[in-house]
Amino acid sequence: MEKYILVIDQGTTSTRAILFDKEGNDVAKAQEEFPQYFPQPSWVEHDANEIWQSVLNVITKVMEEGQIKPSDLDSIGITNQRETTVIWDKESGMPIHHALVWQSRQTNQITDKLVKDGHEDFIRNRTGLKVNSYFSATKVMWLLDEIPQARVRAENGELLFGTIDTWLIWKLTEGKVHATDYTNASRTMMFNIHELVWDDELLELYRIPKAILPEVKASSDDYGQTEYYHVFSDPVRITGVAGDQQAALFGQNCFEPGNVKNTYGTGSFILMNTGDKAVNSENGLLTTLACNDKGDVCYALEGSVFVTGSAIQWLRDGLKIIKDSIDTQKMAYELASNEGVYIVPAFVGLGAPYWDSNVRGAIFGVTRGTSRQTFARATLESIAYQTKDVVETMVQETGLAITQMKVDGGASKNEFLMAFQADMLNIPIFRPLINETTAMGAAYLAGLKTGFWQDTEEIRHIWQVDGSFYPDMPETKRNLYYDKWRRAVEAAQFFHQD
Ligand SMILES: Nc1ncnc2c1ncn2[C@@H]1O[C@H](COP(=O)(O)OP(=O)(O)O)[C@@H](O)[C@H]1O
Ligand SMILES: O=P(O)(O)OC[C@H](O)CO
Repeated sequence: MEKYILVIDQGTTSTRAILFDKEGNDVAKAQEEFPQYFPQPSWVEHDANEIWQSVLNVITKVMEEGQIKPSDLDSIGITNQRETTVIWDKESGMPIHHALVWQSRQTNQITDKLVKDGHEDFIRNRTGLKVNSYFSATKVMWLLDEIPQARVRAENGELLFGTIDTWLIWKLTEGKVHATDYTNASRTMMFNIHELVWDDELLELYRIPKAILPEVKASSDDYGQTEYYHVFSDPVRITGVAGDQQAALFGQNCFEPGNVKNTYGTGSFILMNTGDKAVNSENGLLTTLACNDKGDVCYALEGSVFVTGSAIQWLRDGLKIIKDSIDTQKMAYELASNEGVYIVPAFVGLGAPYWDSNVRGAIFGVTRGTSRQTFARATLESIAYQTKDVVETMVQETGLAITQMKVDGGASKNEFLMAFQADMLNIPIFRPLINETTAMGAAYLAGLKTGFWQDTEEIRHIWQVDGSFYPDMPETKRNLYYDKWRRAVEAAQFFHQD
């Protein structure tokens, strides 16, 4: 009887469940959005129970749609929005507060203090990360400080911490397994990425009790089995777990050092596999853990760009100059150029390679002739320029030539953006037929552990190209555009300097 892998892809704005067969076809899918909470400007929170409910809903829907019983499932793979932090009571299973989302900035003061007290290099050397409120550590500190009794309860061993993968594993196993994988652990700013352990000295610095932390395992490993009988009448093994960007890297077959992918979602996350080598970035890239061709741990360099697809949402929901994100494609093609207009979409500051939390968005070069089309084009271009900022930095820091890039995520469907991106980077860009590369990666990780797939050779052929984009822009023009972009970023930063 044919078997399937069920993937739970728990993202920032929606939860998806996808069933994959052995040929890598996504035979059934279900998706559900869940509420976002903004208790104060720049704070973003989720209700972990609402996330869990959305997971149950999409699993139920996808099993119905695919007419699949739990006994038809080979295994489960989980991939998730990273860094988002949940703390819950071990006994009751109730979160002590909303989950603090990766985008949330309520811990800026804590990170500022860590920097001011001179801990930046120490933290970076151990974790590969910039000290930033993006990562989990200061979110845990905030929860332990702000929620009454939380610190005492944590010290008494009554509370558990997890990123969303850990929360879901714990719920699916009815509290039997408290675990995470290397890729998610590497985003907490508590994990020593060289020794592959929770770092005692960092925990002491942050005053975080070790007892609340999950066990850390390989991404392709045994995470127990479902005990949640309401949905899984027969138990199903959980054997693949990875943060969504590392899962996408794996799903794009970026198994070798030097392979690069970019996922164009709410933000953009450009990752380069660097194999056994932890490349230490001097220019704002993150050193992070990823998966090698066996599903074991390896290193990657990452450039995290906070606002890309969400700038398109701003055109739609904020400015209301488009109805649908796809409209931007036609509008951009209606112009021969960007007409000298540059938009720096630093709505929540800038991530890699700038890491400037103070800068805010800026628009340059507006004239009486500036139109909706110009805004659409300049916004799409800003996505490509931000990607170039990261890719150039990767080349500089690794000395490796990047000869091509694989792409996925919502905005990778935009033909103008992809063509312009190829022009800006001056390398070819390839988009796969199955756009669900994040879920694909988690499926591969799960299936490699159970023997559903023997090895990565067997899954390599599943990746097929849908769109190829080759550069076609004279160098002088490319340099001119990009120089102007860099100037726009500098000017925006200058405007917001204290
Ligand atoms: N055709 C398109 N052109 C430009 N942007 C798009 C297009 N389709 C989707 N997007 C953008 O991509 C994002 C959604 O992509 P998705 O991969 O689902 O993101 P996430 O996983 O971060 O929620 C949205 O921010 C949306 O504005
Ligand atoms: O949920 P996504 O796809 O926007 O991804 C979020 C990232 O994992 C944050 O680091």
